[in-house]
Amino acid sequence: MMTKPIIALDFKNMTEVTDFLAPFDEALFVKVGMELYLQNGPALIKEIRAMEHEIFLDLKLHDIPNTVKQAMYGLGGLDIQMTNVHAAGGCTMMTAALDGLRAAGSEAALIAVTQLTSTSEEQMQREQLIQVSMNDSILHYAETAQQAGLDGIVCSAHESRIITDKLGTSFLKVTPGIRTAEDAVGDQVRVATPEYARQNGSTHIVVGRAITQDADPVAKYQIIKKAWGTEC
Ligand SMILES: O=c1ccn([C@@H]2O[C@H](COP(=O)(O)O)[C@@H](O)[C@H]2O)c(=O)[nH]1
Repeated sequence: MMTKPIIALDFKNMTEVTDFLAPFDEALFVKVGMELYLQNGPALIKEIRAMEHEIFLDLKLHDIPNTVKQAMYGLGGLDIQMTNVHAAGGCTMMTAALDGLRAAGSEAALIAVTQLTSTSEEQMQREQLIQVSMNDSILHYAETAQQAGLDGIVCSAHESRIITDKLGTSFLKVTPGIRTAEDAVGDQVRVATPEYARQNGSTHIVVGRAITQDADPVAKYQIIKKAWGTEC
């Protein structure tokens, strides 16, 4: 069974969130990112969970291992189903993050951001001085994340196949940058349709503006859900 598309709630406050969620008559999987969490804090997580939606808390932690471990211990007290760190922090940092999360009693999936979907291969090589292909960079981060015991990675749908081939089907490939043919690409670079993401082995898709900025978000969600192939 395919997972539900994850809707990125990139809003400023709970009023905007409740206005957006009100027309949906089903439990959703939503993503709370920096914009929403840093302005509203843990109370917002409780409010969304009270509506029975699942939550991916996308804060992309990246710091020294002890700091990330203690921060994750704090996040582990929240009722969330998925959260993340940045793989560039390295294996020791990712292991520390996992230790902190589990020490708090959380069973949330922990995944690692590899290369942002707004980054091109040319930009990665020029700005980060990483002189390998995008696929190799992401595979390296994914292997490190798996060694650290994490559940999966964030990448684009274009890299999902090589990650599955090397690291197995159960390792999560959570893929933002999802657009239908009609949607504006905006600041994303490595974009893909929901159909392509499914065919190329993504385990989850993350969809923000294509749904939240649509004139009819519920109808657009249903279109994307069908294209992605969600059965539930
Ligand atoms: O590599 C990454 C990691 C995270 N994101 C987040 O996903 C959504 C995408 O929003 P769209 O409006 O569908 O572009 C957004 O919250 C990002 O912070 C990502 O895009 N790429």
